[in-house]
Formats: sequence, structure tokens, C-alpha cells
Amino acid sequence: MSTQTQAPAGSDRPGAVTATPAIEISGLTKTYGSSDTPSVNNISLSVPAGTVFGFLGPNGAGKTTTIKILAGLLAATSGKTLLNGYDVTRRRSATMQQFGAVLEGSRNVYWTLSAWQNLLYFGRLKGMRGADARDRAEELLKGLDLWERRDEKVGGYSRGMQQKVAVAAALIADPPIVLLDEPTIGLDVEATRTVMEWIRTMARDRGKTVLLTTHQMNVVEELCDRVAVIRKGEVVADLPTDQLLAQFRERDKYEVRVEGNLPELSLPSGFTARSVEGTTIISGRVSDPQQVYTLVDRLRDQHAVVQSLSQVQPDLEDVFMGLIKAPAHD
Ligand SMILES: Nc1ncnc2c1ncn2[C@@H]1O[C@H](COP(=O)(O)OP(=O)(O)OP(=O)(O)O)[C@@H](O)[C@H]1O
Repeated sequence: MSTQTQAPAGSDRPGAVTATPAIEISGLTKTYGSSDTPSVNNISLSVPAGTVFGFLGPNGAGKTTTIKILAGLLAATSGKTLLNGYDVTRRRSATMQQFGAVLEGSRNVYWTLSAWQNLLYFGRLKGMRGADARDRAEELLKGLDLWERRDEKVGGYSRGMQQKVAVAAALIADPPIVLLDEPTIGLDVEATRTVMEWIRTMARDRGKTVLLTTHQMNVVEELCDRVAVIRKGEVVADLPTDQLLAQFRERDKYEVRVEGNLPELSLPSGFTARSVEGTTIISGRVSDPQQVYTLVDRLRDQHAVVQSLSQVQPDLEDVFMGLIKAPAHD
């Protein structure tokens, strides 16, 4: 979904109505210190307004670095980043109004303050009037099920509750763009659901643009309209989520569990075996389910006792590995 936005002052045609991408990155490169390898290497991405965009990649790929540059916390070595058309480097205060962010692994909120104090503080920082900040803080804390404990210090909260306060702080001024680095990391199933539901509502019902990173397949499947995969600082795929997933559904992965340590079994091609605590796990990707029956027949011929047979959903690591072997571009 793309929305029409007013081009910011300073754009090529001031005041013109144009479909400005919510996030636009062009030729972005970041090399840390004296390193001779860039952590982000000449990446270009365009995120239309109103989409949930998954920014994915293995550990160390350059995701957090890119988000920090978008949030103005880190200077790029070269390239350009625009938020709703405003240049992050040159239009600092205008870009600050465009986004809220939750950054991975950092303390996004103050642990010595209560959840309530944190939200009012971040509201003030974003220029909100006291009454507006209080109303919004109440709405957020109730929505995230933190209202009853709003006056306790955040340092005493569980990891999941702290993450929810960080999400609430990012949303306090109702920004049009939300940058979320691993928003559901460390959350239990229920808190993950709540945060995911919020992300969905923000984008679908309120037209927000969400850029998120995650290592969780279900988050990608359920939330993201489009994904870009970055590896070693370079974008190796940028396509709609269903197209990405379709590539990995064409060949289903199966897993057969057999009693005992039997790694020497003779298997049809495409399957491999490993022993785990007295069980042999045989797995492989097949394009025709008949290959699985052939495997089971072969195991029976060898008097192996089959305990279970299951189809395994690809996880993101499988997806990354597949893309590394066969880069895909839209
Ligand atoms: N402050 C820093 N100084 C030097 N190198 C850094 C710094 N921060 C990150 N890097 C390096 O830049 C590369 C990209 O790191 P980054 O944190 O952006 O990756 P990521 O994709 O977010 O990984 P993860 O999924 O593990 O969070 C890594 O090789 C990392 O070691």
C-alpha cells in the first residue's frame, strides 16, 4: 500500500503532492574506523509509506548499522538516507519528527524511571504538550497491559516488559515511521503476540510505515509486506514476502526420526542423517513427496524403526542460506 504524502520543503518541487517513499536509502556505505571492509556496502532501498518492511539478514550483516544511520545515531561514510523526503543528515530536527525507534540491545528507556515517567519524558523530548503526552501514555500502557505497574521502576521489570516500554516510548508521539530492531526478541509468546498485533494495526489501520529486523520466521510471515535481505553489507534480495517464501516452499523439507544411533544407514540421494541423543534424524529437501516414501521403504529394508515423519517449515536461516547460494533480485 502506498500513500500520497506532501513533499517536504527543500524537496525538488516544494509543496508538490507526490508519492514520496517513507524511507529512501541510496548508495549507503558505512565503514567503521580504520576497517578496510565496509559493514554496509552501497545499499539502496525504497520503502513505500504504509508498508511493514522486513530488513533481514544473518548476524553481523549490517542491519543495526543501517537502522542507526536512519535514526541519525551514526554517520554514514557515503550515500543518502531520506525519511519522508527529509535528508537525515541535513534536516535533523525535521527527520526527528518522522520516526520512533527501538534499537537492539541498547537501553532504549531509563531504568531508574517508572514506565509512566519514561513515557512522559520521551513525550516532552518529542515536543508534546503535557496533557497530550499523558493521554497517549495512558493509551499505550493500557494497550500493552502495563497500566497496573506503570509507577514501578523499569529496571525491576522483566525483559519482556522492558521491551514493551521501549516500544511504547518509540510510539509516544505517534510518528509516521517506526524503526524496530528485533522488536520481539526476549518476549514470551503472549507479549510477542501483543507487539505483533500492534505493529499490524499501526500499518494496516493507521498507515504507519514500519521497518523491522527479526530472526523469527513467523514475524516475517505474519507481518511483512516486503523484505530485503542483507548479507555482508550488501542487499541480496528485495522482494514481496510471499515471493520470498514461495521460493522456499517449492522444495519441502522433511524430517524422519529413527530409533537408535544409525548414522551409517544407506539413504536415497538428497537426505542426510545425524544422531541426537539416541535418535537418528534424517532430513532433506524434496520436490516430489514420493521421494519421502522411497526413503521410508529404504529404512524399513534396513530394519530401522521409524518413530516419526514430519514436514519442516523453512526457517530464516534456511532462507538466508538459499539466497547466499542463489541471490535473488526483484
Ligand atoms: N561500533 C562498531 N565498530 C566496529 N565495527 C562494528 C561496530 N558495530 C558493528 N560493527 C561491525 O559491523 C558489522 C555489521 O554489524 P551490525 O550490528 O550492523 O549487524 P546486524 O546485521 O545488525 O547483526 P545482528 O543480527 O547480529 O544484530 C559487523 O561485522 C560488526 O562487527
